[in-house]
Amino acid sequence: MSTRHVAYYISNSANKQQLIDELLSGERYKPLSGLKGSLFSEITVNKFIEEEKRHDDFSVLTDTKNSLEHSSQGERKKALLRHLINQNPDYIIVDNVFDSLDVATQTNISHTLKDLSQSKPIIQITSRKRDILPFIKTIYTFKNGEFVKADGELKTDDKNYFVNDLPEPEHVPTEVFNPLVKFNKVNVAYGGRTIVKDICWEIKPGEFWQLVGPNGSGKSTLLTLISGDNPKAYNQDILLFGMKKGTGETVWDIKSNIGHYTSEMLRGFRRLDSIEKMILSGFFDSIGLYKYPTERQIHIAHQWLKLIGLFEKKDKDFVFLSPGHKRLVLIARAMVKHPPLLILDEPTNGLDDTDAKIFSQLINKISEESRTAILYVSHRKEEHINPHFTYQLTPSETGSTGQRV
Ligand SMILES: Nc1ncnc2c1ncn2[C@@H]1O[C@H](COP(=O)(O)OP(=O)(O)OP(=O)(O)O)[C@@H](O)[C@H]1O
Repeated sequence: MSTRHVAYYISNSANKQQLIDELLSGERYKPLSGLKGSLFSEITVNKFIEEEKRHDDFSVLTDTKNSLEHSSQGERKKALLRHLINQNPDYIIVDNVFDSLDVATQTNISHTLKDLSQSKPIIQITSRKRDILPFIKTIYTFKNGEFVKADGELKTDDKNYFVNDLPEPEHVPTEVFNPLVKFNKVNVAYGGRTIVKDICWEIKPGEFWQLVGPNGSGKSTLLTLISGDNPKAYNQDILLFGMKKGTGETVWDIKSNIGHYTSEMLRGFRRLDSIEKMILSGFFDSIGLYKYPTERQIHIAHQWLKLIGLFEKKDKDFVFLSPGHKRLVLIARAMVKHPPLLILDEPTNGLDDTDAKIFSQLINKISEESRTAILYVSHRKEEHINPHFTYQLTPSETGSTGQRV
C-alpha cells in the first residue's frame, strides 16, 4: 500500500489548483482513477465558511460546537479532517497540512493520517520539505514543466536576497512611546468561557517578539486587543501608544501606529491595483489610493520596490503576483511609514521553502535596521527568523496564562 502514497513538493509558482483538479479527476496519478477523493485544504475550509455565511449550512462544527467562521485556524482544520474521514472517501489529498497547527495538533494529525494510510492512499501537496509525511516515500517535484520523481535531497535557493539598505521613514518620529504596549492583568471571556487570564506584558520600541501558544490559546485574541478591533479591550488595563484603552482614542489613533500583515489579508485585496499603488496606500492606511502621494512618498515607495526586487514590475496588478511576492509587497506597504509596531500573524503560512527564507530575511532586516518593534505570531519556529523574546500562552481550564520564556 505504501507505494500508493505520494507527495508533490511544489513551489508557490506552480499551478496548485490545476494539480488538485488533475488528482481529483484521476488524470495525474493512475492508481486514483475511478476512485472518490476528498481534499483536506484551506480551500475546502473556505468553501465551508462560505456555505455557513450564504446558506446557514453548519455541517462542519468544531470540538466546542462552534461554527468554522468563529473558530481558530487550528480548530477549523481539526473539524474539517474529522468531517472528511466521516465521509469515507477512497483517498485523501492533503494540502499544506501543517500550516496553522500547533505542535500537539500536528502530531495528532500526523498519527491520524498514518492510521488512514493503512487503508487509503494519502496524496500530499506541500511546499515545505519539513512537512513531508514520514510514511510517504515517493516524492514528485516540478522541473522543466513536468512532474518528475525526486531522487536524493530536495534543494532550495540559498542566496541573500536583500542587498539595499532599508528605506528611511518619511518623517523622523517626534514622540516615541515607551512602552508601546502594556497589558496589566488583562482578561478576555467569550460567552462565560475565559480565553486569556491575567495577562501582563510589555512591548518596548524596537523589540522583536514572537507570540506562541497552542491552537485556541488566544494569540489572535491578544492581537485584536492591540490592533483595536476587539470590543473586549474596553474596561481593561491596556496602554497602547501612550493612550489608556477606553479613554476616547479611536481605532484610527491606534491603527496609525501599527503596520499589520496576516496571511488572511491576501484574500482581502481583490480589486485591480498596481503594485506601486498598493505600497503607496500604506501611507494612508487605506486599501485603494484615494489621495495624491507626495514626491517624497513616491520616492520612498520606489526604494521599497527596489529593495524587494519588484521595481521593474511596479505597474503590474498586485492580484496577479505570486504568493511570495504579494507578501513582500504587503510588508513594504505595512512598513512605508516605519510604524512603531509591525504585527505579523502567521506570516509564512502557505509559503514555499525559498519564499519563506526570503521573507524571513526581510523581517530580520526590518528588526535590525529600523526602530519598529515586531510582534510575530506563529506556532512553528521558522528557522530563519530571529526574534529577541518569546511570550508564551499556556492554556488551562480557567483561561490561558502568559509568560515571557
Ligand atoms: N468572537 C468569538 N466568539 C466566540 N469565541 C471566540 C471568538 N473569537 C475567538 N473565540 C474563541 O477564543 C479562543 C481563542 O481564539 P484565538 O483565535 O485567539 O486563538 P489562537 O491562539 O489565535 O488560535 P490559532 O492558533 O488556532 O489561530 C478559541 O477557542 C476561539 O474559538
